[in-house]
Amino acid sequence: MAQFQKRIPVGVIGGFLGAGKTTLVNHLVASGAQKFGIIVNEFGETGIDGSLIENVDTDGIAELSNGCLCCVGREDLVSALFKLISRKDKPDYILIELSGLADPVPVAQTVLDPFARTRFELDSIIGVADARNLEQTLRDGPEGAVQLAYASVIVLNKTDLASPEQVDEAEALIRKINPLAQVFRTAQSRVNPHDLLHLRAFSLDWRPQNYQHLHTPNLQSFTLSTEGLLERPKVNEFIDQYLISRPDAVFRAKGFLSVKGFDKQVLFQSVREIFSLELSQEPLQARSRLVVIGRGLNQFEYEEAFQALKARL
Ligand SMILES: Nc1nc2c(ncn2[C@@H]2O[C@H](COP(=O)(O)OP(=O)(O)OP(=O)(O)O)[C@@H](O)[C@H]2O)c(=O)[nH]1
Repeated sequence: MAQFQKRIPVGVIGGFLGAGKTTLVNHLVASGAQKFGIIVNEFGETGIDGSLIENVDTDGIAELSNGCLCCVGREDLVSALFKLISRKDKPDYILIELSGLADPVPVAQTVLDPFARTRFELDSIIGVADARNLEQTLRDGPEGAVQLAYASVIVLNKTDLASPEQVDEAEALIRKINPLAQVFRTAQSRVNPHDLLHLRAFSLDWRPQNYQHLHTPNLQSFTLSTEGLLERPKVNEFIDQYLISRPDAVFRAKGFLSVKGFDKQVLFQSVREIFSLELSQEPLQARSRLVVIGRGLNQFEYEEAFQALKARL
């Protein structure tokens, strides 16, 4: 009798820029709940997101950059899925972490297409929402809503950065968009893996209801890059003046900076006005690179200001 191969479950993680998707992936991997294969989709071209995934060897991560998976590269997605399961050390669950602007629906449909579904099973769409910024995100563009509307389960994250009222309001907004999904409130995306995995939330003939694929026009993403060491006080000023003081224009920035006085690159991350800096494992000699995502930005001005951070020799 013909023996069908076991299908590998796939969870698609969506959610707006900076909501906590990578933090969730790292949390799930650290939990050891499964042997995960990871596909990371980046809006920009930089390859920063792959380096933010911890504890998975590079063979177990596929990076698909340069645009949202919902719009480009669906063939790439199918190839990446097959590549991950062709490894000797096969994953038993695959997580697709979408870019913060991607629409999960076309990606979920790709996993359900006749070719992919011979080996993969769409397990769930996981939505990650930022309790502090959800209201603003929903006002800014259509991406935030579609990322939650079709989710099987929602992680309402960053509760530590929001007041209890803000968290309640965020949950009420989610309920309006998606009354059925179970919502888990978290800080640092710390949710019990059993609540997210093996939900088997989709049938093969799933069709989204009232679905429209939309993107905010004029969103920008560019990468600032330079060789050499950067002067710390100038970096501080740049963060202040060009990144965190423009929360309605700069939605997200992240990258690795070679700052004079440190022995490794510094990982910088910002989501609107909140930012963090930490020492990374990247060598100080590597190029500094920072991806900036927002709207109404003068890229040339940013490039000049970034070059001016360099320490004088
Ligand atoms: N205070 C706080 N910070 C958080 C929490 N979750 C994530 N962060 C931080 O928020 C920033 C963005 O988190 P990520 O997990 O990278 O968000 P993301 O959704 O993957 O971001 P994009 O892929 O750029 O859309 C990082 O600096 C995280 O350390 C949280 O619950 N509380």
